[in-house]
Amino acid sequence: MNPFFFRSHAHAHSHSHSRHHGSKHAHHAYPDTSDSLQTPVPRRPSIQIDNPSPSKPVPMASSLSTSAVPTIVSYNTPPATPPLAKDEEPTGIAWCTARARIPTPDGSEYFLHIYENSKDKKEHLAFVFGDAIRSKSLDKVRWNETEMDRIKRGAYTGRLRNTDSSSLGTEFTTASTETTGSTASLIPLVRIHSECFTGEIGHSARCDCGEQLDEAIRLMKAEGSGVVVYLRQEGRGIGLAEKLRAYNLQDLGYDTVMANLMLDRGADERTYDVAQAILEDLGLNQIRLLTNNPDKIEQIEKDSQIRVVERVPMMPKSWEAIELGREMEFEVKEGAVENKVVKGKELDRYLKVKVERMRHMISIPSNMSI
Ligand SMILES: Nc1nc2c(ncn2[C@@H]2O[C@H](COP(=O)(O)OP(=O)(O)OP(=O)(O)O)[C@@H](O)[C@H]2O)c(=O)[nH]1
Repeated sequence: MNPFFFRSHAHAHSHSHSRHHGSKHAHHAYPDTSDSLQTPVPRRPSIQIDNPSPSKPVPMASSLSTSAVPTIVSYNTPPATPPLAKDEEPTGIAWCTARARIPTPDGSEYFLHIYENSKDKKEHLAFVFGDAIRSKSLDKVRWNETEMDRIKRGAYTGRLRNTDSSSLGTEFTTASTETTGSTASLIPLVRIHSECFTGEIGHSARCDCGEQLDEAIRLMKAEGSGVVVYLRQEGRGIGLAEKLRAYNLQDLGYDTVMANLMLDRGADERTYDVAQAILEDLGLNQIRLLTNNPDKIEQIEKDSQIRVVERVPMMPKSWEAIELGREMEFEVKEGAVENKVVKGKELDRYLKVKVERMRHMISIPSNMSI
């Protein structure tokens, strides 16, 4: 355990501004004096970074005796690439603008990353499990930035801890490193998941989107590594309003493909260039992709270094149960947020159309009647 205290301090630069990517530029001017602190004053007197890497030496609070609140001499996220020059624009299709730790009820945690991109106005996301996977664009040192700027956007290693002055110099419990387990050398599991408000939030039994998201997260927690790229492509890219219109057509008997076409939309309007850029930014050139959709594999590999070395199928839980003759035992927890599973005739019809008309690579249970 390495408690790592610091007080925000001036770099060699004569002034400071924080830089935001994309079309938004926010410049915060701080006093132009090398003696004054150039970062906003934190509400608490100190911030601790628990560094999970024992190989990385960090100063102990007790060894920093020159002032009551020690000043760090170097930041503990070494830049992988040269700093951005003044007014340099981010390059590439997608870049990460913020990252933060999200603890989950079972005690595990992941880092949520937000991406901006040059293709659309949406904020796409990446759920990153394990400490080994880092965003290059987030970690890149920016022009004249301060350590507090880096802390605020999440460009640190280890864990942040709020401390009060009475605890300075004492030992802290090291943040959990359970999720950085022995499987770190495995080719990471990746799920490229398209937003589905109805299936993930709305308890819908028309699709298995919520079940798939939960299952992907469960597998990544178990492996201690992995990434869910969460794309804001509601309704296979047609948006929620159009998807609801499609549902009305489905209630008249049209299937999920036909309903889209009747709205003058494509059966699937998604592209995966932003997902490609996010995976590249996270340094993932070889992945094990959780999907049944061949289109995702083809598009993610197209014109890119990324290789899907393994497809990990996502068998709907209810179909798995039917296949095993355990349908009667299959329990759907009412209103369960975690481990939600879906079943029913509407789901069966939806999945069957994906197999028959959208090339999805799952077997329809031989003993199933639709
Ligand atoms: N238009 C339309 N979209 C739907 C319908 N049901 C679900 N969706 C959307 O379909 C998308 C499902 O995305 P994913 O689960 O990532 O992908 P997939 O194509 O099913 O492929 P997998 O990786 O095998 O799950 C989400 O954007 C949902 O909002 C529907 O009936 N009509």
